[in-house]
Amino acid sequence: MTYMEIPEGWSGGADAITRQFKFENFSQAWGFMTRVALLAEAANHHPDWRNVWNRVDIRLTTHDAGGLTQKDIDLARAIDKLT
Ligand SMILES: C[C@H](O)[C@H](O)[C@H]1CNC2=NC(N)=NC(=O)C2=N1
Repeated sequence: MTYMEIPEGWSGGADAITRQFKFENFSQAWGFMTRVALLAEAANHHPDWRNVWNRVDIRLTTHDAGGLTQKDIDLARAIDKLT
């Protein structure tokens, strides 16, 4: 496993990285999820995620590789640019 720098604000390690996002309300959270979904489709790399009202918990891992890859790091950075 080559060393991959975990982006600021994300937690985790070789298996996956996670981050919690909080918004004003559900509508804001849902708008964020819509934009993440478009990024994910464009990258063909999709999050494991959960939404409860104004909170979105995102876990990134590469299922095909059984762990963390650069695709996860790249998607995390792209997601952070949305906030
Ligand atoms: C065939 C395979 O499902 C696709 O190549 C993509 C879809 N989105 C994906 N998303 C994630 N997180 N990991 C994958 O391995 C993955 N594979």
